[in-house]
Amino acid sequence: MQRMNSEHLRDLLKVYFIMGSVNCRKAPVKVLQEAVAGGITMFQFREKGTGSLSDEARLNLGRRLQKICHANGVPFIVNDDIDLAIALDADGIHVGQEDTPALAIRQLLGENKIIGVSAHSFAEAQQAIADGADYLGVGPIYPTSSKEDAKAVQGTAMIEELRNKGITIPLVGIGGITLQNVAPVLTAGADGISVISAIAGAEDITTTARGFVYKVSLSGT
Ligand SMILES: Cc1ncc(COP(=O)(O)OP(=O)(O)O)c(N)n1
Ligand SMILES: Cc1nc(C(=O)O)sc1CCOP(=O)(O)O
Ligand SMILES: [Mg+2]
Repeated sequence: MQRMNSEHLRDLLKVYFIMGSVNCRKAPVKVLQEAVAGGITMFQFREKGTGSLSDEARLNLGRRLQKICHANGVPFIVNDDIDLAIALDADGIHVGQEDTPALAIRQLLGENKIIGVSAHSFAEAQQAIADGADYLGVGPIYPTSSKEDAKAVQGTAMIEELRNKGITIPLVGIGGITLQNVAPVLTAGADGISVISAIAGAEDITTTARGFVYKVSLSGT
């Protein structure tokens, strides 16, 4: 089995929607269906935080969301939980610096799964790449209320630093990204953006997702 081609992955990362049941104001299945209709390019199931589902309920919701992704050609990524990723045979997993190391995950999942790693410094980015990461998540770019333990806001400086120091692998910005502030993230060198609340909490989810697709297309990445 082969690792996913980086250029293909760059395309898939353009509008990367992340969501769990606690982020939704209506049924999660409906939220994802509407986001998919708007053209999201990748999805991460992040069932995390106060009131989140566990055990069978978590697995069942994951299954239902995965079905929607597969029916629409959208890769389905699991956040943090390697056992859930394996149980669902997800397309990949995203881990942070406090989660299972990417090296162990790569050894466990093999080459044909997507592994994303959060990086907050050049050293973390280098280590993630050495460990087999396919892409990096860099944030928080702007203030966010979707992650209780978010690090200090860094603006687009870390994305610029990583690119200036020669990091070329696919990279997304995350944290507080909206239709109004997305452009600088792309100008700084991100291939795409990761969004929870601006899409999951939108009045019109489909139109908002479509708006992100349009704004990312303007950047020419
Ligand atoms: C695309 C993407 N980037 C960063 C994160 C954050 O991961 P992590 O630091 O492990 O924090 P949690 O999401 O697990 O709270 C992400 N999930 N996705
Ligand atoms: C899951 C996550 N990770 C972050 C990081 O900085 O690594 S910020 C964040 C929350 C993103 O949600 P919203 O789009 O609602 O701000
Ligand atoms: Mg994590």
